[in-house]
Amino acid sequence: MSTLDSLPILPDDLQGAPIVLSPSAPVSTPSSASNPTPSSANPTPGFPVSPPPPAHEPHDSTENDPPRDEIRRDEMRRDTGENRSDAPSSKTDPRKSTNPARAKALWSDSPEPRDVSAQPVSHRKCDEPGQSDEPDRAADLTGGKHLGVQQLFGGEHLTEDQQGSGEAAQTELFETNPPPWELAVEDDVLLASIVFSRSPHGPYDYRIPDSLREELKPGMRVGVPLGHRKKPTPGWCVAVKEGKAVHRKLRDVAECIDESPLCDASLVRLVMWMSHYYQVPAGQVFDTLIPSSVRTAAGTKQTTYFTPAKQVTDAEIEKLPAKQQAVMRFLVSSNRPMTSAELAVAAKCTEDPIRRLKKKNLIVPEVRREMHSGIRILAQTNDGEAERTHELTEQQTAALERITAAVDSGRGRTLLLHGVTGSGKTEVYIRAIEHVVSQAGSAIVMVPEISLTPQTRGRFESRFPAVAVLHSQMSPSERHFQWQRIRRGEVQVVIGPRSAVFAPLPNLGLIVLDEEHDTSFKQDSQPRYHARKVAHARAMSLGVPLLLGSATPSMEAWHATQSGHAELISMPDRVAGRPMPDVQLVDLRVRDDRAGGGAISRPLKQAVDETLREKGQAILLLNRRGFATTIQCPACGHVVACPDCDMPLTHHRDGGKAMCHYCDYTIGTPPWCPACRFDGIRYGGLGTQKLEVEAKAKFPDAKIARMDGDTMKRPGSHQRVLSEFRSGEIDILLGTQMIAKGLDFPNVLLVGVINADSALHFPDFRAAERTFQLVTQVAGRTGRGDRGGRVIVQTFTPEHPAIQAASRHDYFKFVEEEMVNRRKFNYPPLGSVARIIIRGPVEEKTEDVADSILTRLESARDLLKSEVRILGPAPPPIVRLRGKYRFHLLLQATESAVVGEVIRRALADFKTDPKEEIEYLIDIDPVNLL
Ligand SMILES: Nc1ncnc2c1ncn2[C@@H]1O[C@H](COP(=O)(O)OP(=O)(O)OP(=O)(O)O)[C@@H](O)[C@H]1O
Ligand SMILES: [Zn+2]
Repeated sequence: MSTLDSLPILPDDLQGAPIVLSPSAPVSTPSSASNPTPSSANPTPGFPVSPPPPAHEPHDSTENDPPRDEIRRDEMRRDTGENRSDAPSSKTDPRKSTNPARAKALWSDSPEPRDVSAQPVSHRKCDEPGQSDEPDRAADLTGGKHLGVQQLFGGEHLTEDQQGSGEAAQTELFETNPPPWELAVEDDVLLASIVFSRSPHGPYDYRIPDSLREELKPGMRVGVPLGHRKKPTPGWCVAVKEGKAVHRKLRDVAECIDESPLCDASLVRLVMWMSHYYQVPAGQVFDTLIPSSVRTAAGTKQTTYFTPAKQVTDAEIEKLPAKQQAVMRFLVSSNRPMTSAELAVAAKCTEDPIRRLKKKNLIVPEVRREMHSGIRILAQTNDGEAERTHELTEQQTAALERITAAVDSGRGRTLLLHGVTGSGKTEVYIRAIEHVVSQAGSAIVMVPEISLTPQTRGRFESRFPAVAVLHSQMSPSERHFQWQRIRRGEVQVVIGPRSAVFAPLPNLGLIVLDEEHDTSFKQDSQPRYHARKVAHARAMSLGVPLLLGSATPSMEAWHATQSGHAELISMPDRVAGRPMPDVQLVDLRVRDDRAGGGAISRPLKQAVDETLREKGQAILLLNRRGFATTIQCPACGHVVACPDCDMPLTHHRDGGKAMCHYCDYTIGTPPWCPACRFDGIRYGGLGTQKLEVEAKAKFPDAKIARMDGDTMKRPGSHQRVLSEFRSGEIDILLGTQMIAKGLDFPNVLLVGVINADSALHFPDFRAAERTFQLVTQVAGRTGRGDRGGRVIVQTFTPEHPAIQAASRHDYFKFVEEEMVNRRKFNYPPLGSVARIIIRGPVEEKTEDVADSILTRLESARDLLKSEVRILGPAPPPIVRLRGKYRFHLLLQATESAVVGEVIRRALADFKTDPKEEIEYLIDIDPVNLL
């Protein structure tokens, strides 16, 4: 494999480095072929290859440039003009295999070098602490030869020996021998490299006609001819470059779809990095980055405005019929473009005279796209909490100083704010952002969608005049409207879930990821990106700090602080000298405590009673929605399961439904056993609905509300329940993990965890971490006022280290022990994992495909001489999902670059038979292993 991949992961290789898809690459033409050729097509042997010119893409790096002495231009590849090809034909040079000393993974989560070999990139180091500087590494940075990368990055240069060695893996995409009539010699053409969200994905090169020279920029959508399609196909321009010595006839870009780029240069770079790292076509990444509401210009309409034609004279106007004259005079005197309706009103006429003037070319129409005036922005109210500025505690002050120093340093670096629950992290974020804003900068704050509560919004909205809150319940026009505001630079702070990482803020000065351990930051559909990783890439590329915050940092973030790739800032104490709440473990194996078979143990019942007597409030956590989690026949043992997923159905009391929580398959709950007709079918397992019934029976005088995926479907339901809880109308709030995060209610005197083991026995190496986080987080919801608070944790395994550590609020003990486990198996953050899921309708065929993927992975690994452990293929815990059989493979190595490379190498040209409907998905750094 390429030595490039043995570099320490280089988040900075994005930093300030314009990606220039090499401008003078041999260019392919999608012209007549139905399979167009990629920009990076294997050049026809013998064609001269010129070294790439310097980066020329306009780039706004000046504002964010680190101090001069921190910039170290890694002249790698650029001036040596050496090979940065990843032509499929390339062979691996074993001498270039991984150098483990160098290859020390940063934290598994930090962005790694895009296939730098594939791109002429000017490198700037970001001087993250601990990052080794290896100035003369450039010397041995010869060819990264990555199959598949050419699909992502255009126009690479091949060295002569590569040009000769033609294994041409993707033959059908390459026109190695263009027909002679396609040969044309053109010099000095301007080319656009275009990618597509649908197959074929490109990139392909197109000529930019003179008429579009000024207009067309990277980050814009264009329409281009593709294959034999009649209409222009929309694609994204990823680079504009000068083509010299072009040897093929190119087709022209037909049109620009956007008036101005939807992505600036740095976002285009981010797209290319994501495309490479997550192994997803760049066109699809663009579609993720730019919401569909923006692409379709939701909430806008086209309006035609008229202006007088330049050459009209008074004499001409005088000769016109009276009505037309009136219109003309009005338009001339108004001195601004007007719509036909406005003109008709002003000139007191119908629209007919206006049409006539247009026909005579005396007035000129201009079509503009405008927002509808009446876009409904959800009321920006909070839940009744009055937010005030606090005088910072010592720990907050110290934390803030370090963050503002990082902002002022103008360097890309990662900070982890580890502050216990209730230590006042939000106040620190706000102050840090105030600092950024005072320098005309802006910030992104990402929070798990669920903690995008009115409270969080309120805190930011009361402190900044221009906040954009992004959430999943926005209408398309609202989303589009906010996006435009953000892009115009009218917004200081963007708050939102993971997709907020793409917010097109012009002067981004800080990215905050609150509750950085939260799994919702990983997208579980293509592209399967993690917001932490993408935020890191974006921050490093812009030279701005990334601030991670959590009371229970992920193992990845923690490891980064230990290995010197992130700076640790600690706030070990709660504000106002409040103590951490006492945690009492209730051993559910002790029969006496279980009291009558319900979910609420005797000690918990007592504690709730006391709390209610003291007029305090309680939170009860049960991490399963529904009523009963299994429906089983006691006579024959039959379990009612989803026909498409082979998972047991959950019984929901409302409506008497049995539902699959994996695919939403729903039937009426059968009154008798579908297998043996026995009519005493039993509901087993416990869900939040059942808990609610039990709680209502046990605490008849209390007002109880349930918060889970089922009750929170309607927009605004969150806000309603939370404001009722704040005002004291609700005494007991019970629900799933939704209630475990971020809430800050001083009157919560008790938190009860119904079953702390629920996540513990998942077949997932992160099970203990999840359990620790969940218990610690929910425990942190109490003791946030002057009246203190306590926690009762029910568990069948009170001795489990994760539960023990959580009960003592002992994060350090937990990480220490957990890190030992991870190290034993080389699991993240000590190693890197990728997962490949293969799914299809026929089990054997799916398994066959999985086996052939394994074979390819193994030979890629052997070829690259890399140390990657490959596990599987095996059926994952969910064997069948939505009617598809599933198999998965896990790849493990110390460095993520190596894992990525093996997959890229193995699967670049892998195609499954479309008739068999078998798909495979690549999940880099998977979070979900089900
Ligand atoms: N310096 C301060 N003095 C007094 N109160 C403060 C101070 N800073 C923050 N607070 C208050 O402390 C409470 C907890 O703060 P915040 O919600 O930011 O904690 P947190 O660290 O984010 O906790 P969690 O991780 O549990 O969400 C809030 O009510 C906040 O208004
Ligand atoms: Zn199902």
